[in-house]
Amino acid sequence: MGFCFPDAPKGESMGKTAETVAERQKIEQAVAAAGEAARRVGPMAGSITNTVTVNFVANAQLAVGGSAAMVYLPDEAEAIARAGGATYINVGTLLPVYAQTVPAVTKTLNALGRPWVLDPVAIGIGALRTELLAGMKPYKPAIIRGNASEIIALAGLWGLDGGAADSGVRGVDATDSVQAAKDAAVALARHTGGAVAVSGKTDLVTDGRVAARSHGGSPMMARVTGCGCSLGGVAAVYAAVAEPFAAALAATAAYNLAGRQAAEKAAGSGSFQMHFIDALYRLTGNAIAANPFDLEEV
Ligand SMILES: Nc1ncnc2c1ncn2[C@@H]1O[C@H](COP(=O)(O)OP(=O)(O)OP(=O)(O)O)[C@@H](O)[C@H]1O
Ligand SMILES: Cc1ncsc1CCO
Ligand SMILES: [Mg+2]
Repeated sequence: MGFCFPDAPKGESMGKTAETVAERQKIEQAVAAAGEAARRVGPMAGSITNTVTVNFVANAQLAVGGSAAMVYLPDEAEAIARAGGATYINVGTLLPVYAQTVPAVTKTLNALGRPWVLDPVAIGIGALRTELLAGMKPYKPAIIRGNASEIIALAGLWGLDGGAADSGVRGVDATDSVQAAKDAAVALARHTGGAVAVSGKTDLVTDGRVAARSHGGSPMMARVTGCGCSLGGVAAVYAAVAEPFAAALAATAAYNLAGRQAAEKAAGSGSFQMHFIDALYRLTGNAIAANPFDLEEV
């Protein structure tokens, strides 16, 4: 069931609580609609993504009903940005060509008003990565998805509240807690006007006005590379058919539900990935919307 009412009285000692029945129902309906629309419409969400997890990203996008296309070259990236309902940009393994591809495509997407999803993987580890991520600030991704350390570091790079240049980014893995990234996530969402999804044991999704904490998943997800990358790819599929907050929460809830289901069947991290794709493939919009989340105003 999707209801997780906090113990505190509404709107009082919980701070600014948005736990009204109407607000929650609206969000659940939008999440369910995103899940259903992806299967009905089959939106294409092209990706510029890393070479480690590219296959996982494409298979996850297909499992939720979308269509995938992975590109590297500037003219091809422009073409898929124009043709797709949304685009996914993940800077996990940069190549020299990305110095041309990434600025060109983010500028085009912004000019077209087309949603795009950013995963600022391993932010801070090199000059090109820093230059590309810094340059994205005016082009406002509809969804920023990252682990806690990446979200804190991106807010730091963009000079926003809650950010820090010295967050716990250690390669591609997080060392900060999701809660520690809350202020950075809220500031990033207010800057872009879109949504931010912070992954971890309990995920946080915010549009700068409310924050949803989505429960579920499995510790095994951190033992398979690309659960975060493919979550970003799936968020792009949903962003092609839904508003950023609903799309980000739908992707996050889908991952938490499918992750829990896969962990019940897997013997280890290898078969976990297989069962996880099966579980994603079988999810309905209503099941995604019913995955438990808490809601608060921020
Ligand atoms: N301990 C955990 N318990 C439950 N779910 C988890 C746990 N750790 C990660 N997850 C889930 O795994 C998914 C990926 O999150 P994670 O924070 O590991 O991303 P990431 O570090 O960017 O991964 P990658 O870079 O390998 O793609 C999310 O759906 C998240 O909810
Ligand atoms: C392991 C790894 N290295 C660069 S990208 C990537 C995938 C997880 O982010
Ligand atoms: Mg990652």
